[in-house]
Amino acid sequence: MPAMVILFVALAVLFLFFSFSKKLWRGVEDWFHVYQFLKVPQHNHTTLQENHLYRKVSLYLHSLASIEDSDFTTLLTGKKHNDILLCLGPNQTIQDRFLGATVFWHNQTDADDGADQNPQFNRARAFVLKIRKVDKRRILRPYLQHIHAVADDIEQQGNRDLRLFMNTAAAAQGGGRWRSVPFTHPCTFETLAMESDLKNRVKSDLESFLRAKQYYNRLGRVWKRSFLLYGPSGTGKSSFVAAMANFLRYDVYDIDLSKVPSDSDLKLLLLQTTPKSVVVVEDLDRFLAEKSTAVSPSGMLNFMDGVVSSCCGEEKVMVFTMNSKEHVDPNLLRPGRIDVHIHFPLCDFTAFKTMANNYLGVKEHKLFPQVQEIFQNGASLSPAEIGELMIANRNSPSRAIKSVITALQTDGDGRGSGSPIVRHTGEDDVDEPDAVMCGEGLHTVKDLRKLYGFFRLKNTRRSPSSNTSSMPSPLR
Ligand SMILES: Nc1ncnc2c1ncn2[C@@H]1O[C@H](COP(=O)(O)OP(=O)(O)OP(=O)(O)O)[C@@H](O)[C@H]1O
Ligand SMILES: [Mg+2]
Repeated sequence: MPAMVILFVALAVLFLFFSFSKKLWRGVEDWFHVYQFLKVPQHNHTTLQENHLYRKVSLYLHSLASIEDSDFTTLLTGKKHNDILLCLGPNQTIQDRFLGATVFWHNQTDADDGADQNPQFNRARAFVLKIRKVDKRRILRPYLQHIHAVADDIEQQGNRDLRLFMNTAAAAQGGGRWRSVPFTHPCTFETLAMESDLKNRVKSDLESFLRAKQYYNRLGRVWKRSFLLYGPSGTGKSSFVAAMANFLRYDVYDIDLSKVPSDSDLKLLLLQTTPKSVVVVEDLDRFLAEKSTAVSPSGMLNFMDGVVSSCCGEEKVMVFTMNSKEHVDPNLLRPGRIDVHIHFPLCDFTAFKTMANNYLGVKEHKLFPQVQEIFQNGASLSPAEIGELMIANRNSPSRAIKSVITALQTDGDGRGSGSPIVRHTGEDDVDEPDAVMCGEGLHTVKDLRKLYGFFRLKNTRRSPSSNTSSMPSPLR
């Protein structure tokens, strides 16, 4: 027994000795300045733009097996249920080997290097490469090319996890302008109930845009494509944005205009987006009508033209959503500023059938002719409303379809034909949002009234005119 203890202590001493001498040796090397340090900041401090090399280095480092050996590694859940992602912790160092040389990358965060006078960058992030001077001349150039190639590969394989960025009001206090979370929205063009011809046209529009870099350059135009998605609430505009991002494998930058303090801040937000991203501004008509943003109309025009981000020469998709474009300055929507207008209508019979197939697994049903007739008489509901009823009654397709029929007869009368919505004034219908949350129990007409009282309240609050316009063709 004592022999075991002695052995254990001896091993521990040996281990401590080795790790100490390794650190001591590194310290001696540092003392003699045999290393050189190269910094890759997240932002270019002069132009304030995102430094694309930072993103590539980040992708590359997170693909290295040696990330497991870092002293402090962050574990995050991945895209799939049992995926675990390893992330280099803040202010941690990772080792890499290339052409026989060993290099070190330090993940510098919350650094205040004193050189930055701009408070926004006092908390700047950077990767710092530590490389022996003797190795630098030999390997630096091919090593950086290798990093580029690996990062491009990861991006092209679509293995990269997408992220959803949201602007923060904290930039003024020294924080970053964007905060991000993993983007896991499951919506695809396939799951959306829309005309399949329209979906195909949008897909091929996006694909041909992606191939057109030289063409845009030759014309001297910013390589961007802008979409306007407009239509009543609950018709799938936000879901469509998610489907676009999933189709393109692009990150999403969602701009909340109420948190943008000035025109120049809006410019900086755009500058600090990465290429291959979808930049989204939701409910633009509401912000313009209520004047609930500090951004001026000319600031908005400049932003939409993407002038400030033109120098990066990389593709960008911009999407604006609105309930109605009726009261919006036509100048804002002129060709070139908005390239594609897509109308999102209330449900028709074809969309209803797609939803019945997706939500209930029903392609044909004896109640379909009755549903078709009601739609033909001008009744309609939004896909969101119909979707909720189908989810609530998903165990019984017949009950689900009957619920839709009842809702169309009692609540959807004339909505498809353009009559304005009449708001419920019943006492039990508006103040009970819980009724919406408890969707599983929605089988009775009374439940439905509560549900639609809530929906109508939301609709009328947000867009009094959303159902009154006769809409032009969907994609122009
Ligand atoms: N065309 C559709 N096909 C399938 N599901 C849909 C469709 N439209 C809406 N939904 C469902 O309805 C819900 C609300 O949709 P979404 O948020 O995309 O609507 P929206 O048009 O952005 O509404 P708002 O104007 O209120 O923001 C989502 O859960 C979505 O799955
Ligand atoms: Mg939306």
